[in-house]
Amino acid sequence: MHSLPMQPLNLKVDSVALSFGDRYILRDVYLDCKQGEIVGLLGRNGCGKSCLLKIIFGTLTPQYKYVSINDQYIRRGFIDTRIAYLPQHNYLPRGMRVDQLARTLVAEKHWDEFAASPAYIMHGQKQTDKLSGGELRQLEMLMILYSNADFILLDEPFTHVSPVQSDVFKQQLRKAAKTKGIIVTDHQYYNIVDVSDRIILIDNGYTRHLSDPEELVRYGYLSRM
Ligand SMILES: Nc1ncnc2c1ncn2[C@@H]1O[C@H](COP(=O)(O)OP(=O)(O)OP(=O)(O)O)[C@@H](O)[C@H]1O
Repeated sequence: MHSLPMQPLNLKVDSVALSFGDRYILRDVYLDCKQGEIVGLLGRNGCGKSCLLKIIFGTLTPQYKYVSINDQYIRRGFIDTRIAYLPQHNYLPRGMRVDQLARTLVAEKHWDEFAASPAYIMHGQKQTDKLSGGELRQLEMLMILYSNADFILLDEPFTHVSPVQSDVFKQQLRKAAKTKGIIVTDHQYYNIVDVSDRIILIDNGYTRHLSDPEELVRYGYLSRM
């Protein structure tokens, strides 16, 4: 991948408020992510992690949000493919060949690197419904990482993935973060703590910007480290 520009782009997400009916999910959420860093997002089941990623991407409209890149307001992140998003559940259509899908998702400038990845070499000629959950997840994540977007949102990329494969994932994430900003969430908190430069916890609708992973215990996300 290419090198980071002199002035890294900065994605800012501010004042997010989301409720469904009279139930508040997110009350006052603030986070930012610069090109070149990985921000880990943690929180209990149902605290609003997936909703927040969809709001940043632009497919979920909350009561209020302010999303910008270098202080330029972004109404919907998916427009102009500035932001790419790996949803929690598999997104590649069934019954199509991996290489055909990859040609539409992977940026031309990243193609050679993507095509050299062991997962693509092994499975590129196969149909998506002939792959295991973990094989599919890895290819889905690589296609998002090697897209044109400057910012990447990943919702549970480690699900279905074995420990050794997760280590490969983390190397791929770090490599992609040389040119992109990445926000990643997963319940495998140890992988998130390991791969991230910073951790943000969603707690009762608010974002807690942690200075030390030990604070996950203080906020009751973990019973112990
Ligand atoms: N369209 C919707 N209508 C009503 N409630 C919703 C809707 N979408 C999500 N919710 C609720 O909002 C809350 C936050 O959902 P979200 O999927 O963001 O949680 P999460 O933190 O990603 O959870 P998990 O870790 O279990 O995946 C949940 O309680 C969910 O039931």
